[in-house]
Amino acid sequence: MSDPVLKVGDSLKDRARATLGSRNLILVGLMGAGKSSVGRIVAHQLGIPFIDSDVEIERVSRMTISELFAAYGEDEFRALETRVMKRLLKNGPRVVSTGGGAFINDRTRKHIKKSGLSVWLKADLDVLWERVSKRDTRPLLKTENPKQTLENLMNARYPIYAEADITVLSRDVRKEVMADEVLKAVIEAQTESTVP
Ligand SMILES: Nc1ncnc2c1ncn2[C@@H]1O[C@H](COP(=O)(O)OP(=O)(O)OP(=O)(O)O)[C@@H](O)[C@H]1O
Ligand SMILES: O=C(O)C1=C[C@@H](O)[C@@H](O)[C@H](O)C1
Ligand SMILES: [Mg+2]
Repeated sequence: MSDPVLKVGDSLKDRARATLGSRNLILVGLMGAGKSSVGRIVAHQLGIPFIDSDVEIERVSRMTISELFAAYGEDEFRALETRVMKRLLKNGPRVVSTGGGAFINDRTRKHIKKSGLSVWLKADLDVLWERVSKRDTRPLLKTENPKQTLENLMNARYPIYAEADITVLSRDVRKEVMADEVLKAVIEAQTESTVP
């Protein structure tokens, strides 16, 4: 068989790694979908660097995301996010877990699409709510009815997340199971695109 990605006997991670080549794998989706926790495991499995854009933004600004929103507002945050993402995506392969709004921004989305394979971790409202309601570090959810806000964000954003190359259903299974599903989906996406 000529395609190294499809060699029988290679492990899941070897095949996914071969599929990725020098491209980045970028995880997108709403707050609580598991981008940071699943992305870290996927990167470990693939043996490539992991970067979380929220963490990188906090590192370069020496402020928390909440402080950035409070001091400069969402528009400035998005501009900084675009600059940071553009830099992070320059060198591949990497697994990059994004902040929930990164893929929604037109400029950031263009950089993501150009630099690799995007994976939408899609979750339903109850799964997301169960996870995000445990912490109050997300400025967009500091509203009177945060669950309703989350639902509004789902309605507005899901058509845009759907532009990702791959969609994986995020649900209440172990993070390692989710990571394996991401690897499988990467291989399947490649297989689909090579089948005439
Ligand atoms: N498969 C899972 N099963 C159980 N808990 C999970 C799972 N995936 C993530 N979590 C938990 O849900 C919370 C949110 O996950 P995580 O921070 O990875 O989401 P995120 O998509 O990066 O969110 P944000 O956009 O806010 O950064 C964390 O407490 C994490 O431990
Ligand atoms: O969904 C969003 O717009 C956000 C998600 C978080 O990851 C942070 O990037 C920030 O709180 C904004
Ligand atoms: Mg995260």
